Amino acid sequence: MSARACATGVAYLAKERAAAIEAVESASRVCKAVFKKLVTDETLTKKDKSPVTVADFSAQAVVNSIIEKHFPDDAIVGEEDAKDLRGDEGRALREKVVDLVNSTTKHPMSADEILRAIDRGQYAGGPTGRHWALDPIDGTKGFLRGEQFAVCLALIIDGKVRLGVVGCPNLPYNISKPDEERGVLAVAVEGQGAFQRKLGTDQSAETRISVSNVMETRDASFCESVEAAHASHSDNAKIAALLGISKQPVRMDSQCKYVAVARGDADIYLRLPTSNTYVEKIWDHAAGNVIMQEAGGRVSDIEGKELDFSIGRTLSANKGVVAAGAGIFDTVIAAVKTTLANKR
Ligand SMILES: Nc1ncnc2c1ncn2[C@@H]1O[C@H](COP(=O)(O)OS(=O)(=O)O)[C@@H](OP(=O)(O)O)[C@H]1O
Ligand SMILES: [Mg+2]
Ligand SMILES: [Mg+2]
Ligand SMILES: [Mg+2]
Repeated sequence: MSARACATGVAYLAKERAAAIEAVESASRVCKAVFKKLVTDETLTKKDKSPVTVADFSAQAVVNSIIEKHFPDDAIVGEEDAKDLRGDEGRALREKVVDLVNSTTKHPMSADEILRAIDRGQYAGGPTGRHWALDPIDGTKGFLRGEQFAVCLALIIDGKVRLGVVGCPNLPYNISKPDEERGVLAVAVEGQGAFQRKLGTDQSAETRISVSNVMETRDASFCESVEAAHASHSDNAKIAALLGISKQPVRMDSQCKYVAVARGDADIYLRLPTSNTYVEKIWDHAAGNVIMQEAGGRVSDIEGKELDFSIGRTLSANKGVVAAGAGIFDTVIAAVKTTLANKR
């Protein structure tokens, strides 16, 4: 039992953990249904983003309504808002979202209920109390390509991430068997370790995950964003060279990268900023952060500072992200600092 178990013997955040998994499972089903129905060769060649827009809104509605059902007083910081679904202009999109949500849930929701559920995600965040952080689809571009994306939900209490769940519908359960079953759910509660199970299974199927025990960075592999606009591939390459890394980077969209490093598929996650102006959002990192830490890893910004989830909707006190196993983390941060100092 965890050190933070309460007097009744129920593990710390057990009810929240179960609710978050229910929400991420449901939203993952919504995303898969959208992909099947709406992503076609034509939408791909036209670079039509409308399928992922429908999936984003539908997944946020589903997650927020499940959180509200279990914890009616909890606030939510969600990436999306329902502005584009309102009025005559929003009618076509609204109808698609209502159809989608109701085709995948047992309890049909009206259009108004769906819009209200989406807009429960407008909370400003901050240092006290409890709020959830939701990215209904992280890695929207990966979703459209049929590659990696993730449904990411975290619970922040008094400014720190205490619980994280990441659903990865397209991630192989076993990375050494990429042609076998796909669909992973990763979960961690502060103090209780990190676990994975196949999406669609229950807690009895969970196995503990941990970061690799690589001790020499020259033996390591790193992962980074697919989109060069989201992380500087050239800075990442310089850091890798300094660390003696010869393996090609594993490029992958979304917080699946945190899951990959947390279970030892890769050893380092590098997200070097591409501009001085972009501010990372809490929903892009909260769930992955606690999963990495509970898997025995460390996460910081490019200066080695912990990510500060207590400020609001953004990580405005941090620049970039670096994550790695505890055994090599300090060496990686030193290489990041040297590389950035050489640029000045
Ligand atoms: N300029 C810039 N710098 C850093 N990050 C940015 C930037 N622009 C967008 N974003 C956010 O990146 C989220 C996608 O995550 P990844 O970068 O891991 O995925 S990807 O490989 O690039 O697709 C993506 O999340 P989603 O919108 O949920 O897909 C964005 O919030
Ligand atoms: Mg995102
Ligand atoms: Mg998103
Ligand atoms: Mg987005």
